[in-house]
Amino acid sequence: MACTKFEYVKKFESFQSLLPNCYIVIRIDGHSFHRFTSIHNFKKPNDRRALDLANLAAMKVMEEFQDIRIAYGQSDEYSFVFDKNCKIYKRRESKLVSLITSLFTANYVFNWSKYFSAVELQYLPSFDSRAVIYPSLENLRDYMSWRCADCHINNLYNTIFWCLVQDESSPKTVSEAQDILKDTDSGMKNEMLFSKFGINYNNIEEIYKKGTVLYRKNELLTKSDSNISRVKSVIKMDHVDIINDKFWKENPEIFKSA
Ligand SMILES: Nc1nc2c(ncn2[C@@H]2O[C@H](COP(=O)(O)OP(=O)(O)OP(=O)(O)O)[C@@H](O)[C@H]2O)c(=O)[nH]1
Ligand SMILES: [Mg+2]
Repeated sequence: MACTKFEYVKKFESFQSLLPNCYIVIRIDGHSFHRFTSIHNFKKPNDRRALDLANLAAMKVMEEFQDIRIAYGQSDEYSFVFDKNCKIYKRRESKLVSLITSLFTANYVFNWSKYFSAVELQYLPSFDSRAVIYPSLENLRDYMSWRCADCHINNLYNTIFWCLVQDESSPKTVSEAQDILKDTDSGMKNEMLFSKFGINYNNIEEIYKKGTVLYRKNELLTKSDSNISRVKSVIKMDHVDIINDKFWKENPEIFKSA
């Protein structure tokens, strides 16, 4: 490109590189999803179609960015974790944050009708996002445990809250339900769910209680007509407790390439 007298303006551009040797987490979050979910009549407390749609959008992001080793999603948020040694786009924060967010959002809209076939989009959803870096695996795991605990706490609360509000024999107003739940711990909420509504919280689907984890796993592929085999990295989807050691012990290769 020819040099022009205008080109000096490029020197005003600045960019921040995310610290080397640290895990990069990019967390996206639905913008004003309280409104978006209400206008599109999402089921309460959880709309399975919405979770499946977000999981598909996240899967597409992971397929595009090989450096993302694990992702975790719940409610209207998704966290994508890049390998600590990744050099992608020189670790430029704005490049990574904007690319992940736009790719996720585009896939969310593109695939909307697959899950919400009878629901016309009234307006386009948008997502904000941020990048956070964690220097150790322990910090990263604590971050993911934090998001997973948030999923569990909110899901338990929302489950009993909407039972109280939608109770056919004695429906409570929103503020009455909030009042009833104000000083309850999780044991009391479990008990109330069981005794008043016959719901055993343990039997609620794992996706609602634990959220969704997408991670890379190395699989040994053997051709049926020969004994040649090779290791291939595939993306797995699960709804397991990532707070426990078990998941991490069973999947030591998450931060190792195939
Ligand atoms: N009914 C229903 N609502 C949901 C579901 N998933 C997410 N939401 C809504 O999305 C909100 C997500 O919480 P936040 O991200 O804190 O709230 P927000 O309205 O998106 O606000 P900002 O993120 O600050 O823009 C929840 O409070 C719910 O209102 C769902 O499956 N069903
Ligand atoms: Mg939100």
